[in-house]
Amino acid sequence: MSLPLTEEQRKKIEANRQKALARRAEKLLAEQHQKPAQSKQGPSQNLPRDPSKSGSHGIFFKQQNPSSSSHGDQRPQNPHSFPPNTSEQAKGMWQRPEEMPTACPSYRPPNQVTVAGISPPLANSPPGVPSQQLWGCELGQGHPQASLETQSTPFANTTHEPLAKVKNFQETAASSSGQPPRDPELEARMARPSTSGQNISGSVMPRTEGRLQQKAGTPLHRVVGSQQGRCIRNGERFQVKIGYNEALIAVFKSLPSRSYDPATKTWNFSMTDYGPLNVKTRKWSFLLEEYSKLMERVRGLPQVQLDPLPKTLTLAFAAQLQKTSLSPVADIPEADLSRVDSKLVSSLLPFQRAGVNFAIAQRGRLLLADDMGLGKTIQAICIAAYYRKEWPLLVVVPSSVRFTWEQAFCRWLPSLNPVDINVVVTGKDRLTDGLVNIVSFDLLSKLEKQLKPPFKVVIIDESHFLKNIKTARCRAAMPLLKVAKRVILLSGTPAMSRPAELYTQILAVRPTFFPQFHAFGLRYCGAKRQPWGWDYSGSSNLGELKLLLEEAVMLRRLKGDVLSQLPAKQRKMVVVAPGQINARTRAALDAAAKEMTTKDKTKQQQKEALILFFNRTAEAKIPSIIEYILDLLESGREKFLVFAHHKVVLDAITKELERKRVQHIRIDGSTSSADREDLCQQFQLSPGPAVAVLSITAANMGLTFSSADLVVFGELFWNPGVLMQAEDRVHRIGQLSSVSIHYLVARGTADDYLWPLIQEKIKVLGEAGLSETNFSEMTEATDYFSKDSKQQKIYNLFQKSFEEDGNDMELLEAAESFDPGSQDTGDKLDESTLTGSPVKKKRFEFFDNWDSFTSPL
Ligand SMILES: Nc1ncnc2c1ncn2[C@@H]1O[C@H](COP(=O)(O)OP(=O)(O)OP(=O)(O)O)[C@@H](O)[C@H]1O
Repeated sequence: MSLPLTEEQRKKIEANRQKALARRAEKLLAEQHQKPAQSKQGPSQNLPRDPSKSGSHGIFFKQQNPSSSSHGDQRPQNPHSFPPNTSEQAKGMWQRPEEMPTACPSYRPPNQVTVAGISPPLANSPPGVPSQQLWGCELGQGHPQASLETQSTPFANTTHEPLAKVKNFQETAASSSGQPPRDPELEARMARPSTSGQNISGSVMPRTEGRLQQKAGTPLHRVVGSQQGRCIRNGERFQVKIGYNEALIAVFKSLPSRSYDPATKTWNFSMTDYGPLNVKTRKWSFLLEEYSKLMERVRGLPQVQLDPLPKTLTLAFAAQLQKTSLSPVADIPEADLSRVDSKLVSSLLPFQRAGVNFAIAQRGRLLLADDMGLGKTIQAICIAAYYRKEWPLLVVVPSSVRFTWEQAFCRWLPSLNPVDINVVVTGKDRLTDGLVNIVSFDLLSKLEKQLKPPFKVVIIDESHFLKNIKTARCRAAMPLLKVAKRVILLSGTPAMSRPAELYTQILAVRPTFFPQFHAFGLRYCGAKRQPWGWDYSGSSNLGELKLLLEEAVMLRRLKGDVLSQLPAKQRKMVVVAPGQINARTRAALDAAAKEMTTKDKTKQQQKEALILFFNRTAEAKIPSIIEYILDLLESGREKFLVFAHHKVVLDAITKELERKRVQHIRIDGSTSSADREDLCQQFQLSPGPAVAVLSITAANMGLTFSSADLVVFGELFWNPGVLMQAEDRVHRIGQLSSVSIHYLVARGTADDYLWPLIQEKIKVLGEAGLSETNFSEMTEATDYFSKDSKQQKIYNLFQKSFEEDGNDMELLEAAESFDPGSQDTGDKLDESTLTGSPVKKKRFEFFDNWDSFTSPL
């Protein structure tokens, strides 16, 4: 351990360091004087000043390398460097006034609230107004190429200018400088079409005028030697990105909310009098309400060009921009929901109620992007019900959840007559038959012609399905959404990899924000011009995009944000499409149902019929299960478990996942103990999307899959204890999230009886304190089918068969030996199960593993 330095030693070291810095400064200065052509701004601006002339007040300069890209070459900074004196300033170096005391890089002004992790409010802002809108302003060093950027580059209301024109402009700009722009971002910015026509070099120029100049080849916007900068929304402030300009600094300093942040720019001021300085972000930032004032003042500086914020932003934040006092932004008002069914309103969790308030404050146009399982459905139904006078309502959903939506409407809106709900099942159905019309994305594109007169209220579930503007579903939906009065988009994953995916959803909610994708791409997708065209796959100004979305488009809460309001497990019954049961399977199911209810059948015969019914149910559900899994994957569900019971179902699922090259593991009765653990670990550690395909009877115990928080039951099983154990593979120690459980239930199958049976059993166990009691509460209605006398008979048989002691075994054995004399539906999923075409006979085992059920691992 070394001894601490004495005061004298420290002083000596500091003095030596200052000398070294001074020598370095001189050297650099000399070097830069030898290369004057490299910088139009004057190379000496880049240098630390001579410390011998500094006095005790520190200013540190850290400049971009004049020949670097627009992002600049970040030279190492020295917080103990000093500002230049006045004579140096005249040479291009500049000096902080004497009120600037010694630099303190680690200083962070007290009581500053960093909003969205970006900029702090001002030192002179009154305390206690954390929600006020502030703007950040970034002051950059002059970039030699920046002075070539003679065109202002606002974004809103952009009309995409032809590339040829852009090219001409670039050529003009480049040739006038004697060197071509090398920075791709700079190139992109130069190529940006002018929108508002506002030129911050001292005049406001109509865009037509700008174009004329361009045609004439002499850009009028251009002020030789001027600096060009731009405004960027960041945090609750806006930033100004621009090179150094003394007059501009004076303007900045005249605004009470300014702060300078040297991390991204060049100067590091001493901070006693520079309270708002944020050493981390190195940005000048201002209050939103100072924006107009700043822009106005900057217009009077001929040597400064400053791109304004895009018009979209000034519109979105109009209220804050026009504010004259530093009053906090008003809270979202509580909506009057007296017109909505009280059952629904009283069921809303507090955060869901806040979501509805937000939606109504946004006049019914929003992207509700809550995490999966947070109850977007109930919120969407409530919002839509608030605008019930404007119905008929259109609900566009992935086809696998059409009937789940129908159930949800029945559950939450008792005032809605179920006959008024129209689920569109085929291309021949009418889209406008109901008061509530539920249609899949794919059918919507087929029924496009029926969309007139347009719906005024539209819900789009899993709205990221519209992310690709070129798809038929998107082309069908966009015109509809543009004219709808209320647009409620729902998605837990609005963008999965890049901001470009958000464009159509933003356009749907706010058609005026970015009518042209190019403007959006330039601003937020880091658009780069490539030899083959524009590349919009990147990202840029994400902080600003986030704020814009939060202000005017999107509401997103993560599970972690509202965990205290959520149950540990959220169960959902998903009614899968009965339309997918082919005629042959339907006939087999009906025959089995008939057997069960025929009077002259023995008990054993009835039981066999029941088993057959159960097995046929598995066969019938395969396409729906697979469709649901694929929809989940398309929706961005990264990791989840799928439980099934019959081997044929497990086979079909794994086969499809293989075909789609989705990473997955499978554990069934044939999996050895050693492999089970390995596979489990493989799934747990897998970084990307992965599906665990598991047998209900073979994998319901002893395994931990806590890296997932979603469990799908493709099939039901009569023993709720087994189901709950299976659920707990995910809901266990190590699980930090609320767990979602989806039970896929097919109408007209054994599920009609198994589902109520399971709930009945759980209720009984719950009442005896042996199980949770809220199983039924958190799932949709159990009476989703009306029991006629025949159905009641079957239900009774199910109840009896599955409740008598020892019957489990008997049922399983019977099923084990069952040979339907049918095809392996898993093998023929695409050709036969979906289309009903004839297939070859093949024996198959319905139960994946008998041994593991009788002696689970
Ligand atoms: N306030 C509530 N009261 C009772 N049940 C609720 C409530 N909110 C949500 N649920 C139930 O929680 C489950 C999940 O809700 P929902 O399917 O709407 O979530 P989601 O956000 O749409 O999820 P995903 O993104 O996975 O589709 C459903 O079974 C739903 O009925």
